[in-house]
Amino acid sequence: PGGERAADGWRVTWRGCAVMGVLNVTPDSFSDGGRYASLEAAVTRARAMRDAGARVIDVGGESTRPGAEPVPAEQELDRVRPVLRALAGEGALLSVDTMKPEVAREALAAGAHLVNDVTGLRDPGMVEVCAGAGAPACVMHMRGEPRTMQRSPQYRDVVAEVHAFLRERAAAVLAAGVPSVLLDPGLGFGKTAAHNLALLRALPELTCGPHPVLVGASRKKMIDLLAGVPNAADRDPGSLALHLHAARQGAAMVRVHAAGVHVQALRVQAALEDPTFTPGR
Ligand SMILES: Nc1nc2[nH]c(S[C@@H](C(=O)O)c3ccccc3)nc2c(=O)[nH]1
Repeated sequence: PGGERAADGWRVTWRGCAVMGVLNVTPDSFSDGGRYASLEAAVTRARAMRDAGARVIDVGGESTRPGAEPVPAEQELDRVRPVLRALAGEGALLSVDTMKPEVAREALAAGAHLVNDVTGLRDPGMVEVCAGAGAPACVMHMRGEPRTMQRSPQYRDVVAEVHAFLRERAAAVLAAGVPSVLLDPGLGFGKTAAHNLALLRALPELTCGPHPVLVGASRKKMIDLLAGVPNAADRDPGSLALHLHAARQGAAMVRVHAAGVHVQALRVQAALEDPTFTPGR
């Protein structure tokens, strides 16, 4: 953590861990469902997260929470494209959170800088789109599909299996011409809370590798299971605890709803961890 780190094409310079702000432009997203349905509200929200210090804004038009119903490509595109166009060139890096190659292609043309595909670029078409556009991709682990992934996830060794998947997918997409990748263990994507904890405790095994690691725990169900917080909108303190741990274990970026809270806490943590940091006065 800390100092300069090139991440393909765009240099993400950060002290410690960067923040990716979540912008769900979907009516059924689990913790901010429908609040940003209007374009103006979405753009206002994205600007607020950027001004709060978020490095990247992750724009998603299809909820991938457990049980979510699939959305047709055209409808997903109608949600994300106007927001990307409105935000292009406004300072924050933009990622598009989609599983569909056709949505990714149009989103990149509309101004997105990277693709966040929760399937780990499972569809070969997605690899072609990212390679063709020279766009970095986040390779995330998901077991199964959003609609059914939480039914009864089982692993022989969740850490070994998830890390092996991420290494293999990263090698494959890089070999296919994707300029670079972020790796993400995919907390909550076909994992029990115990699986999520094991993955968070084993983060150093992933962050010691050559690729930056993204972690997304924001407002997820595991926080309720760890601290008894039934309402997703109340889970930002628990999200922060998990993300500070991830940053301390070397995560390069965290995917969050409460951008300002995380930026402040991560800056303090980075200063604390950096013996060369000298406070202003
Ligand atoms: N790369 C990356 N992309 C992501 N997209 C989402 S969706 C999330 C939600 O906020 O709805 C969610 C909530 C609950 C379960 C699954 C997904 N989570 C991630 C993540 O952890 N990593």
